[in-house]
Amino acid sequence: METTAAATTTTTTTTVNDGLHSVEVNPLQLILNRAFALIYLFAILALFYHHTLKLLNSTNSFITFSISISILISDLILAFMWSTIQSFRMYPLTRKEYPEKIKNFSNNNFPALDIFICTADPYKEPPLNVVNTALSVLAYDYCPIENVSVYISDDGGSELTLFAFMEAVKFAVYWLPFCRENKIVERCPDAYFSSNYTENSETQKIKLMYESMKTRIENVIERGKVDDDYINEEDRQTFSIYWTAGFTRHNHPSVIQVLLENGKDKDKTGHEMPNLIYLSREKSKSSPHYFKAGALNALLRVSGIMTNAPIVLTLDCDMYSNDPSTPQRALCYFLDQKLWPTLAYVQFPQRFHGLNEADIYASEIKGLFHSNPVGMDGLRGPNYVGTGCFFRRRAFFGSPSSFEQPKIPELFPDHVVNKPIQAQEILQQAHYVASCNYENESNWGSKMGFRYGSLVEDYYTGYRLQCEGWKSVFCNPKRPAFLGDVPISLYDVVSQNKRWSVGLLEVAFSKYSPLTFGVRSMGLVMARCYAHYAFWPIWSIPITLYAFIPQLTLLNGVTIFPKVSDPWFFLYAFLFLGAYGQDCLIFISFQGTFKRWWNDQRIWMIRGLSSFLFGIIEYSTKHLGIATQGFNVTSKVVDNEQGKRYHQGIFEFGVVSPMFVTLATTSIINLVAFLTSIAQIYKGDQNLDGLFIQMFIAGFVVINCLPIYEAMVLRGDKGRMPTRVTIFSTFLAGSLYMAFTFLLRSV
Ligand SMILES: O=c1ccn([C@@H]2O[C@H](COP(=O)(O)OP(=O)(O)O[C@H]3O[C@H](CO)[C@@H](O)[C@H](O)[C@H]3O)[C@@H](O)[C@H]2O)c(=O)[nH]1
Ligand SMILES: [Mn+2]
Repeated sequence: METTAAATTTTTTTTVNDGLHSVEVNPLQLILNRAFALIYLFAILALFYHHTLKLLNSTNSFITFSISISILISDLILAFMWSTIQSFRMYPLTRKEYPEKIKNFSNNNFPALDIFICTADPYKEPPLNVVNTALSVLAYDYCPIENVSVYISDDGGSELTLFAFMEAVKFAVYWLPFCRENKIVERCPDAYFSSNYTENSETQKIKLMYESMKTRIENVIERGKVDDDYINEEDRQTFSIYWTAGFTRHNHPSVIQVLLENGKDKDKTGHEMPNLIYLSREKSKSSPHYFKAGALNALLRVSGIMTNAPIVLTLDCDMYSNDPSTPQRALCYFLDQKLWPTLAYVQFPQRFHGLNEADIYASEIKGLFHSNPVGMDGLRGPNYVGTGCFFRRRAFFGSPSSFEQPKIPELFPDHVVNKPIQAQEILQQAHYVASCNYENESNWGSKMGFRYGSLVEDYYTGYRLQCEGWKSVFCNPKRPAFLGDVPISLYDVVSQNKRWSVGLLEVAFSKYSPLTFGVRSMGLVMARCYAHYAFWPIWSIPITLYAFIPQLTLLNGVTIFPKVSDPWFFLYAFLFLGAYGQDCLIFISFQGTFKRWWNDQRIWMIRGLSSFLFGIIEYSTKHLGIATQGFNVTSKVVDNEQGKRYHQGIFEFGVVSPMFVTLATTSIINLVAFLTSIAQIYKGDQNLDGLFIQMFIAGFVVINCLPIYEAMVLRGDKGRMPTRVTIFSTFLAGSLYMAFTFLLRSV
């Protein structure tokens, strides 16, 4: 939230630890944030005073009383969410690191690094992309490169993915020296070949190799199996050992395949290569597998047996490295002796490639990935966002001061592995710790490793670590360290957010709720940052009520807010403009544009009416034991036509979903209410004075819903709103109106 003018005049900078990193605080910004929070707080208090007056003085009928109470509840929730957001604004700070100094500092001998890449479904997460991610980190600039080990976790248990990696290894032998010798910055092959690189005979040659790898992988995916003509005898045997008759993705023994072993495998120029290991942990119908958290714990253990590096990087399969010097940046913090004892992780922001110009789905999620972490960094540090995060292995074994012992000594975080990774005992033990049995009745997921119990294992794990006393650092270099995919259809976006909502509520209403356990463990301010996310989904309550009540009353000519001529009107105006204005300013100060901010606030409204709302419903049914929700992996496949529409900035509906019904119904009610009230005022049946606020809200929603009207009536492409949704929503809107009018009139 740094305004450049203020930054140059009032920024205070402190450099720490031999100049490896520095922090910057802007005192003026702190004062302004706090002053504004105070003023806004008084305005909120005044609002509730007004609510109380109104409730006391009203000549109550049941329905008008219900309306007042609904608005009061909405405002209470909005006020609660506002108060939690303030925690992010109390002590923001920005950091800078100086990775170029690290070489001297560590004698060019960096600590070992284990990199985890998770994938779960070869059809939603194309193996070619997973391979690209892996190649981008295999090619890290790390000294010595032998200290790097890359582990692929395949929850899909797919031979297609393993095949893709066998191909990747053959290409890596050329790709790694190519990047090193030409000092390539773009080390994800796909990104490199789509950039405007210099064409010469060498790049042409390497591109041909890439293309041939790509074709082979894609052909195999298309056929759905690895045919004999694609592999040699040795690889065929590997496949037939594991993929036997009873093998399914939900039921199979662990698969561990060492694809590259340093000390043994060399690249084309004779240089050492990093380790590369494929892992598909054991799955059994009788044991829960805890989705990604389970996968990461299996990775922690298998890597513990094989290499046991003190630093661990977790990556989603779509998050490729965009800068080969990224580990050095993380080391700027890990090598700081002052930070080391309590530093659990260094989080890089999630950033994305291929966004359309206006970022119609607000996929950047600026609050979550950029501005809020800066706020948390001034406290105990940012939350963990699942990918692009370097951990200290020790953080997974109890608090900084109390060590949680794993069952076998080989898994102790300080255990030194002194056997080659393909040694018989090592492989045997690796299979053992990747099995379902190993986890049963252990502390993994409760006191150790990534934590189970929430569909947002990232948020929950970071939270629990910070409750234990661990700290974290937010590292946000100018050149994005990692770039990931974004969902390009609205259905994927809202479904992803719905999964998050369920996961967040699982934390909000658990015994570890930030409001109780969190406040006790990490203090009020920090706990409120976490509470803000935990309670994200309850935003749907005020959003939904404000999307219907002012409009339904407006249609009946009933005034529920102060008239324009009433002094209380200014309070409403201030609250609205203050909240939206500050949000917009912060968004823009984090390299945002007004257009993107507009879409950001629109998506907030859309989420409120779909993901958050249905997230609450799903959470409740799950909690009551009526239904179970799993981790529905977000698709990373791009359909050509969809991709085209996305780049033109056109919303993609296309599927029949209840989440679109609420959206469509909202858009219809608001449009009708807005137009009807204009007509009535024009005819002189109503006056603007009393209905202005309600008309303003309806009008505001209508502008936000423009893409929805377009999708309902104007478009003919596949991404339009399905006719069934439109018809059903029209019917629903009509019924709502009639029911509401009946209630209002019957008193
Ligand atoms: O059973 C599973 C399910 C998922 N994954 C992996 O988890 C990652 C994230 O899944 P994705 O479908 O991309 O979820 P998103 O909602 O896009 O991911 C965000 O939210 C997740 C929590 O819901 C975090 O784990 C992610 O890091 C964060 O980027 C992917 O690499 C998957 O392969 C598994 O390994 N096993
Ligand atoms: Mn993802």
